[in-house]
Parts: sequence; C-alpha cells; structure tokens
Amino acid sequence: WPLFWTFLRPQLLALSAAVVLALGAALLNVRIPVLLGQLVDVVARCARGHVATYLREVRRPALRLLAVYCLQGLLTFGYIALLARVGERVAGNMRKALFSALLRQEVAFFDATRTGQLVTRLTADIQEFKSSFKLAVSQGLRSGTQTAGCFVSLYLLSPKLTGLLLVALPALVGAGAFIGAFLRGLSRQAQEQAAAWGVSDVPAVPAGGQGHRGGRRGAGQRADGAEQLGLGIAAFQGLSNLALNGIVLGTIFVGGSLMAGDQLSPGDLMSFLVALQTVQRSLASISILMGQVVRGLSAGARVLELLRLEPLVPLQGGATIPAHSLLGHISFNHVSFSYPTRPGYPVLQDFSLTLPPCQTVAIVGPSGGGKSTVAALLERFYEPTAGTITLDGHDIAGLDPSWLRGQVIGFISQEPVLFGTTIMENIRFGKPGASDAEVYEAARLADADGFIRSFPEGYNTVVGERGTALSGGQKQRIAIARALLKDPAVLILDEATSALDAQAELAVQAALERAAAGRTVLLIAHRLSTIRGAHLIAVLARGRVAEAGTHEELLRRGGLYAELIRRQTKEGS
Ligand SMILES: Nc1ncnc2c1ncn2[C@@H]1O[C@H](COP(=O)(O)OP(=O)(O)OP(=O)(O)O)[C@@H](O)[C@H]1O
Repeated sequence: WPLFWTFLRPQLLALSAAVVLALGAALLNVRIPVLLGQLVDVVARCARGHVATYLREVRRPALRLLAVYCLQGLLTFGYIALLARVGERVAGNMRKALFSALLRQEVAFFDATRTGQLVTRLTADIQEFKSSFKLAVSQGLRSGTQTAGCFVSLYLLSPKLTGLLLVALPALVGAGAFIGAFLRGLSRQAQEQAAAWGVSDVPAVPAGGQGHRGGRRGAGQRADGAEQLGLGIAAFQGLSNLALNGIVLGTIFVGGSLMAGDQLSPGDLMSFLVALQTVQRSLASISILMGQVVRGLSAGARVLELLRLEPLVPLQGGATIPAHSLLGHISFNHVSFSYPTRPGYPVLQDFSLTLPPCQTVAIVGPSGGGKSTVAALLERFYEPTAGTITLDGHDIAGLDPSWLRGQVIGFISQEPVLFGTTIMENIRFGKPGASDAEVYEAARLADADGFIRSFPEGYNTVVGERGTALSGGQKQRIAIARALLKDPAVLILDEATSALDAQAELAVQAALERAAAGRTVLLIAHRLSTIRGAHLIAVLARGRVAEAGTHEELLRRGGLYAELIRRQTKEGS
C-alpha cells in the first residue's frame, strides 16, 4: 500500500473529483425511479383526456426526467474521463518504475527469470491492475451508492413492500451462498480428479493390463465430477432466475393488493419495480466486480513485489580509486565460483591469476572451461563464492560497480551490442559527455572512420535494430571505438574477432592491438591465433590455472597448451 500510494498521491486531486462526480451520478439514479413513477401517474391520469391536455400535463415531468438523465450522462462522462486519466498516469508511472527496478537488478536475476515473465509484468499485469483499479472506483462506488440509495427510495415508496423484501432477500441470498459453497466444493472435487488423472489417462506402464482399465476408470470419474458440476451450475442458474422473477411477481401481487386498498398509486408501484431492478443489477455487478478486483490485486501484488526487489549487487555505491592512482593491477586470489542458477556445479575452483598493469594476459582453454566467467566476475556481474578479486589492491567487492563498468573496464565481446540509433550515438555511449571531435578520434583509432564517412549519412547513419545494417567487422570496429572513447584502464577482449572472416579479422585485429596499447588487457581466446602480443598466457582447466607462461615457455613445456596448439593446427585454424 505505501508503495502504491507513491504512484497514487500525485493523482489525488483528479481522483477525488472523479469520486465526487461518480457519487453524484449514482445519487441521480436514486432519483430516477421516483420521477419515473410521477410521470407514470400523470400519464395514467391523462390517459382518458384530450391529446392537448395530455401533452401539457406530461411535458413538465418528462422534461424534468430528461434533465436528470442529461445531468447523469454529463457526470458519468466526467468521472470516467478523469478516472481514465488517473489510471493511465498511475499505470505509466508504475511501468516506468518497474522498468528502472528491472534495470537495477544483477545479471543473476535475469539468468533465473524468463524474459516472457518480465514482459507480462510490464504489460499484462499493469494493464490488469489499472483496469481493476478504475473499475473498483467507478463501478464499486456506483453500485454501492445505488444499492443503499435505492433501498431508501424503496422504503419511502412503500414501507410495507420494503419490509417484505427485507425478509425475502436475506433468505434468498443465504440460500444462494449455501448453493454457491456447495458448487465450489463440487468444482474443487472435479479439479482434483482432473489433476490426478490429467497427466495421463493411460498409465505409462500398464502392469498386467491393469493400466488401461485404471485409465478408463480415472477418465470416467473425472467425467462424473464434471457432469455433477455442470448439473449443479444449471440448477443454480435456473433457481436464481426463478427466485428473481418470483420477487418481481410477488411485488406486483402484493403491490396490486395495496393499490386496491388505495395505499399505493400505479406510479409508486412502477417506481418500486424500477428501484428494485436497480438494486438487483447493482448486487449482480458487485459480485462480478469482486472477481475482477481480486484478479487486479494479485496482478498489482506481482508488480509491486518486483518493484521492491533489492539487487544483490547494487548498481551504484561503493568506493572509487582516484584517476591518478589507477594503474590497472588486477589479481584473482583463490576465487571459486558457481552460477547462482547451478549452485552445485563449480565453474572456477581456487582460481588465481595476476594481470600486471599495462600488459596483456591471455586466458585460453577448452570451450566451457570458464574463460568468459572470469571476465564476468571482473565486471562484478556475479560475486565469487569464495576468494577475492582486487584492483590496485582494493577488493572490487567494495568498489562502485557503475564506476567500475563505466570508467575502468572496457569490454569488447564476440557479438557487440549496438542500439538502433546513429553511429555517433552508438560510439558516444562509451562516454556520454564526449564531444564530436572525441568521437571522430576514437573512430579513427578503431579504424572505423573511413567506412563511416563512406556512408551517405556518415556518422548520422542509423545502424538498425542491434546493428543489422552493418557487417560483423564494421559492428566490431564501432564497439572498439566506443571502448576507446571510454579510455578504460582495463580492457577485456572476449573472442572479439572470432565471428569475423579472415579479411575483417585482420582489420579488427590491428585496431585491437592499437586499442590495447598502454592498458591492462584480459584477452579471452578460444582460437589461439588471436593471442599474438600477449605477455602471459594462462591455460584454464578444471576451473583453475593449469599452466602459465609465454608462448615459447609453454610450447617448450609440452603440456596442455602445446596439446591445444597441436589440436587446433590439425583442425586448420
Ligand atoms: N549464466 C549462466 N548460468 C549457468 N551456467 C552458466 C552460465 N554461463 C555459463 N555457464 C556455464 O559455466 C561454464 C563456463 O562457461 P563460460 O562461458 O565461462 O566458458 P568459456 O570457457 O568462456 O566457453 P567458450 O570458449 O565456449 O566461450 C559452462 O559450463 C557454462 O555452461
């Protein structure tokens, strides 16, 4: 409620106005039966007179009724329009808040949550909540006030008839509730039978032929349950129709005898019947409304639950290292890690590795060995299960993740992420405040300036959804330009050229080597041909560094690295 209140508070004035208009419209409903009754009385009185007298007499009450109808229409228009506005604003603000709450979550949250589920929260659930909210205010108010108001009119029209109604109605409502409870029991039974036999009507292993017979018996029981429920519902609907019409018939019967004794006019009886019908309709719409409100409340609860979710690794907050003392010395100390979605499956175990400042360290190893996981831990997308990772002696668990990802680490992956906007904006994403000149310089360094300027729109070329209007090599060089604009102290290259053909790879490789100069580089390589220029090569096997050294040292040792080289040369890569 307090969270929902934050969305509702700014709309309070409009909401109050809507409530006042809705109450006004509902109260007019109470007046309508009385006016109708008066009109009927006038009509009955003039029925045997001249047409001219009839028209003169009827005009005034008819116009009065018409005025009330018009006023009611106007008020209804007002409150529905206001409520639509309030509902849209509340839902819009909730959607925005939910979207930012989702963006705040750590990567592990998205591993464990299906995208479809989040889309449903953002669209269907908020929509459902909004509709129920509007309905609860408009219809709830209308039906509530109508019921109360009409009972007052009923009493004023005929206390005797109302007294009879007050005896009959509770008895009928009680009987309805009793039958409803009985039907719910039947429905639960039918559901249980369906659940028990729904997985398979014919058991998978029919021991000695019993399965088929058992299956048929199960299907038979389920059909019995459903049939009984169907019969119950049919009987309930038939009986409730009979009861409602019985009330109308009873009212006319008793009302007629009151008319005979001059205790009630025909108009009063007409008013009574109209008011009675309004009460019936209001009660019916309240019961339908309850179901809708329950659905809306659970949809709202699902949305608010996500809104209150606090990320395990907050996006912001923590220490930063001043630019002048940032060297880019990274150390993994006895790190162990399992993905939260697979806690029993260790990816890294006692993994230790040092990345000296301004040097390139390559991690190689078999596919699925955990190379990309090392990069994800360095970016704090996940937290190690044990051990620490330090940057210039500071544990990164205490550093501000936004600062770390935004200013310290540049990341170029196999599949660069481009946004469906201009090349200029895509590169500027690396440093939002960068000038045009800085963007051109970064593109030149990434060997992208030439092909960008060859496009008719130049830097204003729109790259299409996820960069579909560009080739793989072009996308990759834009990603490099973006990383260079950020000017990060640490650069992670995760198989950055593996998706490119030989020619594009050469161009991107050259750009990468220029980008790597003067930075600490973590080079993740599946194909060993991409690790030229690495100062140190670490071979990852079974979650830890199995061997480390220069290319020559490792070849001389004849271990795992030499074996990988031999295998890849044989494969022709
Ligand atoms: N989000 C995740 N949730 C659960 N398990 C994951 C997740 N990402 C990776 N893994 C598992 O962790 C292990 C290491 O994956 P990782 O991507 O780090 O390997 P890699 O060495 O980079 O592989 P490749 O060279 O094929 O890219 C794999 O067994 C993989 O199935």
